[in-house]
Amino acid sequence: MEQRRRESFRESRFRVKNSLAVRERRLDGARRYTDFRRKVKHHEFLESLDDQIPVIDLAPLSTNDDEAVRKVIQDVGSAVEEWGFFQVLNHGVPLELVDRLEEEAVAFFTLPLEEKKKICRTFDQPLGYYNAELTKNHRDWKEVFDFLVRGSIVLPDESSTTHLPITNQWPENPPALREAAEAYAKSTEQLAFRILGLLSQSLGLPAEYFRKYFQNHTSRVRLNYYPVCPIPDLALGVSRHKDPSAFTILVQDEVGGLQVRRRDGQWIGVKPRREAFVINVGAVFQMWSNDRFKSVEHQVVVNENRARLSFPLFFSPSASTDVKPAPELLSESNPTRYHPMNWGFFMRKRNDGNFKQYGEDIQIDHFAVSRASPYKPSL
Ligand SMILES: O=C(O)CCC(=O)C(=O)O
Ligand SMILES: [Fe+2]
Repeated sequence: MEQRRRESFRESRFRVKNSLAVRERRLDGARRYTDFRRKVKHHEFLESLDDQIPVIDLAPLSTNDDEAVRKVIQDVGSAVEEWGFFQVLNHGVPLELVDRLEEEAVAFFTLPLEEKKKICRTFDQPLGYYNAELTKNHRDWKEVFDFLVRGSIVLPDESSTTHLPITNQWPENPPALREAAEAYAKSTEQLAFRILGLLSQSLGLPAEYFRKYFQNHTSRVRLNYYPVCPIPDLALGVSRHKDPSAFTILVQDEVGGLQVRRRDGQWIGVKPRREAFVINVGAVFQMWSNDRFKSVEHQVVVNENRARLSFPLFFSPSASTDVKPAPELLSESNPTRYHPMNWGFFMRKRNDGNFKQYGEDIQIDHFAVSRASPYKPSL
């Protein structure tokens, strides 16, 4: 009962605030959105919803049932090999933390634009608010707020001669956003370490194998807000992309919009489940696993009726990590497919690329052994 009351409160607050923001957004959006290629409609998203994407119950991990734990590890491995994506239940992150952060996120994103822009990200300060992100050179129909799980990190350049220290910036309004966001990050960080163990074990490696790379991890939480879109068949919330993290853990509200590219090229909708987290493997695990785990393309569909929220945590190693396939997984018949890639440098290039036109973003493909001409960085 209490739960239902909270939900309807959240819903109505969301709707009222939304309708106020919609007029401003429509005008602003129509003026600045110039990418007029056909996109996916929300009803097409709903039709693409599919229960094939595995949903894995993590409850057995809190028992002594070795058989059931082995089954979880096996299911995780098969899900990643087949889809690159899966959802988890009984993940240990209290739903109240998600509810609280959603309330604060709605309160923040429905503030006037000038207010939000007070903590707008810049070249030197790439954390905070942003509303003009490009994914693969296409403008996304979204607003974001980014913060680091560990508060601040330093990004090196390719030869570690210049260092860019970056730190979280928090808005004055709403005053409780910071506390809600940090509590959420702390709890999802614990889940991330458990998932890290499961992914390692599903590759046949010890649970602790990759842990040393996360001592000073550079993970970032993103609050994604997808405003109501007056022309949803002309826009995407996020254009098709692969995540550059080790893996991403994401919670979403009940609106839905995330689509995953199946092996046969079809876009499949991920069913929103309030009580679940969506996990997907990113570029770093693809390299560590020597392509056994692939980072899979995904995109976000928007709609004209309801704004949507999602909160991904991009779980990423320490800046000093040289990412390369785990030697234990290599053999004569499975030689390494990648040259080592320094993670801090990769992040720095991605960050710089967000502000300057370098053309193509840095990708792990640039480090592929099979590449005819090796990657030449140009900072
Ligand atoms: O909103 C979503 O469901 C996915 C967002 C996403 O893919 C991203 O932020 O990288
Ligand atoms: Fe993504």
